[in-house]
Amino acid sequence: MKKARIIYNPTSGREAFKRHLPEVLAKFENAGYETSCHATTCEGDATDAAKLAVERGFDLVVAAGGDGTVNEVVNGIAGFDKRPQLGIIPVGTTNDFARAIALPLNDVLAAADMLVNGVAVPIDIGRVNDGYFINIAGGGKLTELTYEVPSKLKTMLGQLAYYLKGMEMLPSIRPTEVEIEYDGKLFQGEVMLFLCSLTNSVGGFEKLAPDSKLNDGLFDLLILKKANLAEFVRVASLALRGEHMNDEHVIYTKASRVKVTTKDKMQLNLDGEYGGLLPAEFENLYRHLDIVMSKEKADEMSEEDAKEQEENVNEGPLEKREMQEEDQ
Ligand SMILES: Nc1ncnc2c1ncn2[C@@H]1O[C@H](COP(=O)(O)OP(=O)(O)OP(=O)(O)O)[C@@H](O)[C@H]1O
Repeated sequence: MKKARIIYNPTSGREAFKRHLPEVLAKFENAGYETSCHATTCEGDATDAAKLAVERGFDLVVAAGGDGTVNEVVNGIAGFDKRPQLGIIPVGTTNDFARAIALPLNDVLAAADMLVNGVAVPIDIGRVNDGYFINIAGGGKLTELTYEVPSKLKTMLGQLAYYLKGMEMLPSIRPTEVEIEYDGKLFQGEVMLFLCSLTNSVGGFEKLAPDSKLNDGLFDLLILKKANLAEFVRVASLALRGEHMNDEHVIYTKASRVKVTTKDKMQLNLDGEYGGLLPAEFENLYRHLDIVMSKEKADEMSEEDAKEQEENVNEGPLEKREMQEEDQ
């Protein structure tokens, strides 16, 4: 019999998961899983619980929570050679990664149904220093807002809590001098922020890294160069519409390895949580984790793959992009 371990954060989002736990367990049992669960008690607990689940031979580990909980569970699983499948029940505030794979948001029972009827698809994750991320890694003052918003405020206000904090931080955002090496190229200069994205869903924006693919072995690297407040607000409003890529303040490209160093202190953000200080080296781990998603989403991804392979019979996506850049 297959075994599933549900690791849930009782404090995530609007704290709705617990109420549905008996029905979720019943759905997994009915689908043929011997199922047990673990409620996290503090930061880092989901990582320990996920490691234990791998050691005990669970076939499926389900992270029920927000992006922070998903990140912790990924960190528990990713280092093993034989990894269980990962399922997600998104009940956080932003649920960036869940959006990227089109999971039902804040609907616990719909997400559980999807998991028991879904298929596992291998996707890329990122490794940085001694940790992992599944959605985004970044640095720059503005990226700090994702973990500066207190959990209670998120429970009360949801996504609005981030917008309020963002507006409060805006005037204090300063550029930082960095060196960013990416696949043999070098950027040196002052930046407002940089992002290494694995999906097109970043901080609730769906058009920030629109070319991002879940399984191409490449990060979408976005660098926002030094800008004053007015320029910054202008680029942010372009980004809402996905029209920021050609702005003079923006570098948007693909890379499988990115190394960032800085003389000043710069914090690292991994999937919305504090991830230590720079320097950091990001490596894309090609199709490293099997994630359960709906059959429709899995089919959509294989159709995209087939289309891309057809388009790139002679050249990889990266070379093609470089040629397009040279043409411009
Ligand atoms: N019992 C607990 N009490 C307090 N904090 C916890 C507990 N269990 C886990 N945590 C911490 O809460 C952090 C945030 O949780 P999570 O990301 O699941 O929800 P969220 O912050 O509401 O959603 P989002 O990340 O989508 O904004 C986790 O990274 C984890 O370290």
